[in-house]
Amino acid sequence: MGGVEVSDGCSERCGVGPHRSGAVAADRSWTRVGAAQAGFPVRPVGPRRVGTALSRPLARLLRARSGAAPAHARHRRAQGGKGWVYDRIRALVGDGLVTAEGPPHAMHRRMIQPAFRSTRIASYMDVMNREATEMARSWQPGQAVAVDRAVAELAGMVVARSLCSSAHMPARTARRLAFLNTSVLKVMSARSLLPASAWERLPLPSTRRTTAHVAEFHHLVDDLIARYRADDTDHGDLLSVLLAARDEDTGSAMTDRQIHSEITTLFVAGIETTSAALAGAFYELARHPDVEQRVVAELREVLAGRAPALDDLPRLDYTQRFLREVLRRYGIWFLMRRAVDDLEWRGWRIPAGTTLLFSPYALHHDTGLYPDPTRIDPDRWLDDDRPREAFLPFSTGPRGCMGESFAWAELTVVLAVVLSRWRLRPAPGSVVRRVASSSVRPEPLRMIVEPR
Ligand code: HEM
Repeated sequence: MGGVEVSDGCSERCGVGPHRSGAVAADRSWTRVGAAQAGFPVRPVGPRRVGTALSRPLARLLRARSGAAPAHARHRRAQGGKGWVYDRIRALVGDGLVTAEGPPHAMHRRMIQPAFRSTRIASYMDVMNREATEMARSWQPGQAVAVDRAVAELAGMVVARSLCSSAHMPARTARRLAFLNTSVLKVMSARSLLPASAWERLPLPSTRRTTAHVAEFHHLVDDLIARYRADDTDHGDLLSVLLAARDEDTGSAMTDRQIHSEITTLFVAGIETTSAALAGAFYELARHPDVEQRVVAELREVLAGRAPALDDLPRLDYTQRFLREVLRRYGIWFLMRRAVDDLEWRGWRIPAGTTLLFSPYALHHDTGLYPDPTRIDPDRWLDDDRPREAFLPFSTGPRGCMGESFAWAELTVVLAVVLSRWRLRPAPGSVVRRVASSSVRPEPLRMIVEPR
């Protein structure tokens, strides 16, 4: 698996630990790559760490908007460019929401927004419930389940079925799309950390396999778009919204190529992030029986055995606070931005074109904001008076996560469905590591499932 191991202490293998300033966990090559590529005044705090000391102020920059510039420039300035990691992801997804910049990004964001309104989320929750129930029903008492893989498949199926709920995508195609995306992403996540691409052109078996998987994925997506175009029916799913979307200024629709990029983007954005959080949730519940007891009790009391609906979420207060802790501990490792203009900022001179690294993970482990940050403590969110930018698992501002409500719903539904049937315990003898590629997650995660 691509990615680097992170740990909570500051052992020999550790890239990151509790600290005040925020640091990017790094293996040796990434330390060099990160510092050199960033062209940024990093403060080395150890042989295997890159200290940024900037996560909190950068969080403010993510929100910042310039008032004086024309709308065009204002948008570009507000979001900045995104940096070389995104340039490399673009090879897979094209100019979808995650990678597009400037006015095309703003226009697509407006066009896609209706797909994430609460009425739509409510119908995706049916998909989430169905898929989670199928996964939970497939387990046998005492079985050792590779939970990290199971939740990745589940997250893939949820995205596939939310995109396309109709018979145009048979179950085997949905499973195949989810599989191909996960397989390609594993390689892409590892490669996106490396600036050089020459070795990717070597005829290695892994490179050939990835190329074949990418081609098959794109072919299946093209086929799906063609079927929907021919049928011209609103199936109430995400793909129907994409096809019907019109730009409010020009009235123009998205081309097939743009829709293709957005579908690929939703797979890329919605699977690894959510599955990392789900794996983190099951792992932490097994490690904290007291927390598990309270989550299970609340789910029972509020839901009385039924699947959660959208308006149940605010009533599941302890569960949501537990999930906040999970997103704090297992979120996105780093984001990147490229300065569009020269910036003078807190004594730092940042020339246009500079790539900035921002680590939500480091921010979420800042001891000034989160005392004892490695502890899972849902009650730390009671009477929370931290600034808004202290918690950014979904980033913020004009490039904040489009699927945030979708993700909250999915995490809650899957937890409710699985915990109503099963108690998960780490398999004896298994060693679980905290691994970071684009998100931090526990891996490998083999767990024994016991009937509850
Ligand atoms: C726990 C789950 C998730 C987390 C932690 C998460 C986090 C994030 C973050 C940090 C970003 C900003 C990335 C950047 O600036 O480069 C982002 C963007 C995005 N996310 Fe999520 N995400 C999650 C789930 C989802 C899901 C389920 C979907 C869709 C089904 C989704 C769709 C998107 C899209 C389309 C963007 C790009 C938004 C834009 O640039 O306008 N995400 N996400």
